[in-house]
Order: sequence, then structure tokens, then C-alpha cells
Amino acid sequence: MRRRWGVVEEETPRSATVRTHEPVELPWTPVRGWTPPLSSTFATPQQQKQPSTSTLWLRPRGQDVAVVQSAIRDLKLLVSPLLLLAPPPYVSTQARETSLPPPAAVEQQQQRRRPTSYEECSRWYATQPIPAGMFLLSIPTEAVLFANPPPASDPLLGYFMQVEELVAQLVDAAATGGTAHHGYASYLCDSVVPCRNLPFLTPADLQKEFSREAAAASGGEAGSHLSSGPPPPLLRGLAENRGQDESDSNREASASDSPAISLLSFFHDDMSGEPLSDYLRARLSKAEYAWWVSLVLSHRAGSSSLLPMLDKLNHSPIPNCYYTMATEETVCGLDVMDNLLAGVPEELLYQPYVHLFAMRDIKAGEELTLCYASAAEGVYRPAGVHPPPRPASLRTPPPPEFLRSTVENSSGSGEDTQRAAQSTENVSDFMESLFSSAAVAAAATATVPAIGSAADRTDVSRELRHLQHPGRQEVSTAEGSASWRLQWGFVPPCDAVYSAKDLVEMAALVAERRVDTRAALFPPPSHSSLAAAAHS
Ligand SMILES: C[S@@+](CC[C@H](N)C(=O)[O-])C[C@H]1O[C@@H](n2cnc3c(N)ncnc32)[C@H](O)[C@@H]1O
Repeated sequence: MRRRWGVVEEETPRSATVRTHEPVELPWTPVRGWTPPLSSTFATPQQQKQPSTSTLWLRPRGQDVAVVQSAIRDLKLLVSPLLLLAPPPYVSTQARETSLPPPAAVEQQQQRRRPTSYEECSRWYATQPIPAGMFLLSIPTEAVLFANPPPASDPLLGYFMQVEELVAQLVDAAATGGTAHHGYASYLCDSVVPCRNLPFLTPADLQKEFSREAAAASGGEAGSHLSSGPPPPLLRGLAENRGQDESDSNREASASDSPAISLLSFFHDDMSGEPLSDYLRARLSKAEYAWWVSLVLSHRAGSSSLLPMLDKLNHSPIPNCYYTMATEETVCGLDVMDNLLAGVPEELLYQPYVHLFAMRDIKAGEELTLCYASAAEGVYRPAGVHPPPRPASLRTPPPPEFLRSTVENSSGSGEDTQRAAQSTENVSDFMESLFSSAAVAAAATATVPAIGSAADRTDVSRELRHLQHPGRQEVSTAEGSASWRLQWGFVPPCDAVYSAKDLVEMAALVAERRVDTRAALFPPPSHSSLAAAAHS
């Protein structure tokens, strides 16, 4: 007998949990009534131009189905039935085609075993409209992989020890059939393309980030410093040292100029790109180690944990999801209530969970996204609108009719769609009140840096046009873009949109939805039953 996920379990025979790798086939799922989104992380520009009569088709690869099944079975993942983990969708446009699944050629291409780029990697999609506040994925905190290495005197060493501990846990799980994280770790090996981040970047790559800023400051073209003029001041020391003397003291002097350069030189020079530990050195070649470091860096949550399956969510500056993580210390009444609403089974109700939920209404066919960074407090806040006005829906306490209509909705009165639309308007009104000034919005569009494809930039600019941005964006600074490249391997077109204060307001809206759900689940007693109770 052993305890797993806080529950005493029979010892499972090892053979029963070893994966067979039999491909599991799911049919194409049509998502009707979707509207092409503006998000650059979602559809191609061609897809975005499709008429609203088009049908979007989703079909998970065999390994997507297998990893979800293994996570449900071995990690106790809870998945909303409104989601699919699948490669980017196929869109059929011809009227006669919209009810037919995609042609065989598309199928063959899409079901290829291994994605070769970020664009081809599977994502989480909504198959139906999802209202804000709905729980989407939940995983026991016990299934999270945490790194907890012994304290190190050097912060950079401490950083790499954390990364390496997560690498070791994944390497171990991938190699050992029958362990709880085997399916997840094998899936990462099979289906994830590591990005060009720290292990694969050179000083010249980082220099590009610094050059961009210098070019922008001097009004020139991004990257023009690479071939012409002298390197910008921050990198001058490094470039000179590399050309001449590689002595430790010189290297340290240049590295201290920028945390990004320190990180790069610690990995490539001090560690020589090799594992720190004998354990990994005995198991991984230098190339394999670089692959795993890239993967861990780009999939970590916070500084030292991996959230299986939630780490499939891509980044958007205007995300539609948020997650909360309860721990043994924080688990309390509200977390238990969240567990209940998320559908956690009774025997695990008092276990800490990580819950992913919709932070705004999500359209059918939309990709689920998280924001990997929070906006610095006040970055996007227009002068004079601080604190922001309370959203209209929160200004007055709900009248008694409100509660009554919520309960009626739960019994299928058909008003819930109308109510959902109403709340959506409130969210947009609220966001509108925070970010609306044509003049500053134009500046926001202009500050989108020249990174990524032209199509991406246009789409995100369009999406952000109504947002107010009063100052310079962190991603367009050398340090900001270098740190995105180092960890995530890409630089988003703009900073995070929501600051901590905005999130508090959003949380209030989402909480209101949860209260609605609660009222629907636990309707207040009717007047007649109250009267009957009073008489008895
Ligand atoms: C947490 S993982 C997200 C899931 C990952 N795409 C996968 O398939 O496993 C983060 C990595 O995904 C990629 N990524 C996420 N959002 C992106 C975006 N908006 N643009 C480009 N790449 C992105 C980057 O390579 C990043 O390092």
C-alpha cells in the first residue's frame, strides 16, 4: 500500500502502468460558429480572413490523446469537456465543404508524428464558448514538479541548479516506465520543439537585442549596428574581451554589465554548456543537455516548477486564462470550494490543487493562452485613471430579482446566453475604461518592435489599437527583450497588458461569475419553503 495524491492506493503492478504507445485515434471535431480571432498565436493570416460561415476542424494527434489520458490516469488531471489538445486547426471555407472533414492530404500532414516548429505544436483549444470563471484544467499540486536544490552562494549557480534539478526529474521520468510522470515526460520528448533560448543563443544573438534598442534610439533601422558602427556600450566590453584576452577577470567585468550577458556567459563559459551534476553528465550528451535545458527554461512556471499539461498554454499579452496554485499551507475553505466547483472527486477534495480557469469569455475555437509576464504596476495605467473605476456590474449590490433569475437560468430558462453577453459587455466596458485614448493608442501601435513576422505584428497591433499605453515598453528595451529570448526564445510584440491591479478587478468579475455558479448549484430556499420552515 502507498499514498499518492493524498489517498492510500493499492500497489499497482508495474506492467499495468507501462504505456503501450498504441496510437489512439480521435475523429475530426468541427467547431461551428467560430469567428476568426485576431490573436497571433492562433490562426494563420489566411485563416483569419475566412468568412464566418467557415468551419474550423480540430483533430488531436495520437500522442496528444495519449498524454491527456495518461495525465488523467497517473497525475489525476481534470480536463473540462470543452477543451481539446490538438495541432493548429484546419479551416474549411467552401460552403459545400463546411460539413465535410478535411481532405486526406491535410490529415496525413497534420497527423505527422513529430512537430518541427512552434507553429505545428499542439495547443489547448476551446471547442465551445466558455464563460469567464469556468474551470478548465485542474491538477493536484502534488503532480507539480518542484526544484528544491540546496542553497548556493552564487545566485547564477543557484539558478542553474534549479533548472538542472527539473531536467533530472524529467530525464528520470522519461526513462522509467510506470512512474507517474512517464507519459508527460515522454510526450515532451516526442512532441515539443525546444525553442532557441539560452543554450542555443550566442553572444551575437543577444547583441542583436541590444542593437535593436540602440538603433531605435538613434532613429535607424533595427539591427543596423550589427554590420556597421560600434557595438552598443553594454556589449562593448564583451566583444572586446572575446576578440582579445579571454581571462576570467576581463570576462567577469563585461558580464556584470548586463544580467542577460552574465547568464549567457555563466552557462557557455563557466559551465561549458555541460551538466553541473555527475548524475546528468553520465546520462546526457552535451547536445541532449542543451535540449533539456531549453525545454525546462521554456516550460517553467515561476522560477522552479513545471505544471504538467498547463505548460502547453502559449503566451499572449491579452491572455484568456489564469491559474492559481494552492499548497498544503494555503489550502483553506475557498480552495476546497474551488475544488468542488472544478469537479475534484470527493476523496481528493481537501488536497491542494492548481486550477486553470477562463479569465474572460472564450469563443469556440479560440486557443487558450496565459500571459507569461505581469505588467509592472502602472505601466499601462492612463494618468488620472488610478485607481480604475469599478466595473458597472460591481457598483451596486445585485437586487433580489438578480438572484432569482440566476436560479431560473440554472433550470434552463434560456436567459443565460443573454446574461453571458451582458457580462461580456461589462468586461469590455471595463477594459475600455482603462485603455482608451486614440492618441496614445497610436503610440502603442508605433512602439511594436520589429520582431516576428510582418503578419504577426499587424495582427497584434490591430488587436492592441484600442489599448492605451503611456510609456516605453519593457520588451522594447535591450534587457527586456534579451531576457525574453533567453528564457522563452521569442520576444512578444508588446508587454503584458494587465497589471496586478487590473487582475484584481478581473478577479472580482470572475468571482462574481463563480458566485453565480454557486447560486445555481446551491439555490437559495424559496419563499414558500422558508415560510414552511418558520411555521414548523
Ligand atoms: C510554456 S511553453 C508553451 C507550449 C509550447 N509551445 C509547447 O508546444 O510545448 C513556452 C514556449 O512556447 C513557445 N511560445 C509560447 N507562446 C509563444 C508565442 N506567443 N510566440 C512564439 N512562441 C511562443 C516558446 O517557444 C516558449 O518558450
